[in-house]
Amino acid sequence: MADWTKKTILRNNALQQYILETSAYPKEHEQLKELREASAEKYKELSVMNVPVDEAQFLSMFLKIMNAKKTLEIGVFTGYSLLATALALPHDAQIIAIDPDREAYETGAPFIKKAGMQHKIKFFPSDAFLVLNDLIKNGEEGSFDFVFVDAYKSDYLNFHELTLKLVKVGGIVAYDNTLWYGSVAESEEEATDDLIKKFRNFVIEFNNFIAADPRIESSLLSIGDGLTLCRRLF
Ligand SMILES: C[S@@+](CC[C@H](N)C(=O)[O-])C[C@H]1O[C@@H](n2cnc3c(N)ncnc32)[C@H](O)[C@@H]1O
Repeated sequence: MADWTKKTILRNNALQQYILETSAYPKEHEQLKELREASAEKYKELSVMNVPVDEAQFLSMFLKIMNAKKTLEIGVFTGYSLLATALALPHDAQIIAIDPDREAYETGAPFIKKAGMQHKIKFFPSDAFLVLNDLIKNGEEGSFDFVFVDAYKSDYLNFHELTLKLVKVGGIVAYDNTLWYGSVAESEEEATDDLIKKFRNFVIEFNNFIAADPRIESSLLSIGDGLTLCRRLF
């Protein structure tokens, strides 16, 4: 029974499935669906690393509303969020996408090409710290409209210092998985899965830092596994 005293929206998996089936899947771009299916076939349960379809659709609409033209993505995997971004941006947009895992990128690349989006993307098969520092050295500070961070959670705090330099004042840096499977609101003992345990404390530390960072305003959205939007203030 619905309980209005609990101010949380997603009470169970059936509700998530309802969102996907009723709202997200019917409007999923053909090549996004193909990329998602190819990722699942090759990577099995690891394909959960792709952002969920409803989150990608939110990001797509958000990028259009903010008229983003120049973006950066840290952590590409097979490129679901990357293709969703490319489809949302105008023809002359520029996306810098970074991930040392070239094989995963190449799994999704045929669908990016089939969707006619590859001209917008510059892919760096590298550790993002190297590329971000190079971008800063090469005068790209304050030039990005939007940055999407979806790499190892232990690196988020260090990425934050660099992404805040690269995004323009008024621009957005979005961090994925900031609810870390709900473990941020549970005790350490409740986290039994190794992967969840490994990054839980880093995500908690990151969330606390963001909440107190005077350089940004932020909003932690309960979509997907949690998405924190940070708007650079100065
Ligand atoms: C959750 S997946 C990204 C999923 C992708 N955004 C999507 O929605 O399809 C995380 C990726 O981060 C990459 N990664 C980890 N550390 C990184 C780093 N220092 N620089 C760039 N990418 C990194 C991993 O190789 C992995 O492919």
